[in-house]
Amino acid sequence: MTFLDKLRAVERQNGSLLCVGLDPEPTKFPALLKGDASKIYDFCARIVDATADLAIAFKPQIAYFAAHRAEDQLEQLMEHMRRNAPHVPTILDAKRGDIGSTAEQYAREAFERYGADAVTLSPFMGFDSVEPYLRHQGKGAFLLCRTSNPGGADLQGQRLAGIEGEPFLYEHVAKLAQGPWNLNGQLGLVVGATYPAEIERVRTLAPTVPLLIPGVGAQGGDAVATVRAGWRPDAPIIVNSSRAICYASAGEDFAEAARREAIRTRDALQAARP
Ligand SMILES: O=c1ccn([C@@H]2O[C@H](COP(=O)(O)O)[C@@H](O)[C@H]2O)c(=O)[nH]1
Repeated sequence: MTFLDKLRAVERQNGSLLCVGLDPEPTKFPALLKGDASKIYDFCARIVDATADLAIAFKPQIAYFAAHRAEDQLEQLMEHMRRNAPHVPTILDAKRGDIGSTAEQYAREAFERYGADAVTLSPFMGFDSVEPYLRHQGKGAFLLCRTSNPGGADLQGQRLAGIEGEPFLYEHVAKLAQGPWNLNGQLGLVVGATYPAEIERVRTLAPTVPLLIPGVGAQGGDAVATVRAGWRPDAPIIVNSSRAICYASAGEDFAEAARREAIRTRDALQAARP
């Protein structure tokens, strides 16, 4: 089953647009696990088990594992998700981008070592830095387009002189992902929930690709505006919340609290669908 097939099936099965982000930070763990980087897998697996019927995807952010030398726990977690939530696709948030030969290795890391269904990429180095990921049939690749951080505008909001219509850089990325770069329909785009007007613009330029939309929850993006701007019946949106779910409670009830917050966010997203 391809990433896209899996995404469409889970959207129906779980009735959800919510991506549960896994950003494990041991200093924020509840007392029994607090500060213990060897408990990253345990913490994340509890969140996964508590939300597997509520999520359209899981998105582990690789930096939170690598910073603690916990790549082995990320492998374990990916295996856990495949075994216990096989219907929920996994998006490895790695934001890779490098020359082709190195990109081949990064693609193997994401899809073979970790077994992710999709990965996030920076398109800054051009098509030859993206193409090695597209050789992995059925896997997804989300290109950073208009990111959720204020500094995203520094480059993504620059106009490209000499290109017809002088589009903003993020608009050009959207057109490339909808058109010439999307060789086998594997590409998607990352657009921040903090910029709903830009989500709408990206959706106009890229009407059929999946959008990964981080920024609701801790970053304050508006769930209703996000869904209204990005949702189309035939083009998936995947709206991510990480810290607001993972750290909904600082106590031993963190998994139950994560579930409650995931239900609240899922329902807000569902209610906003036209
Ligand atoms: O534009 C982007 C791209 C990726 N992210 C990632 O999403 C989560 C957001 O976490 P929250 O706790 O929900 O704010 C995090 O892993 C980022 O690396 C993003 O925020 N914006």
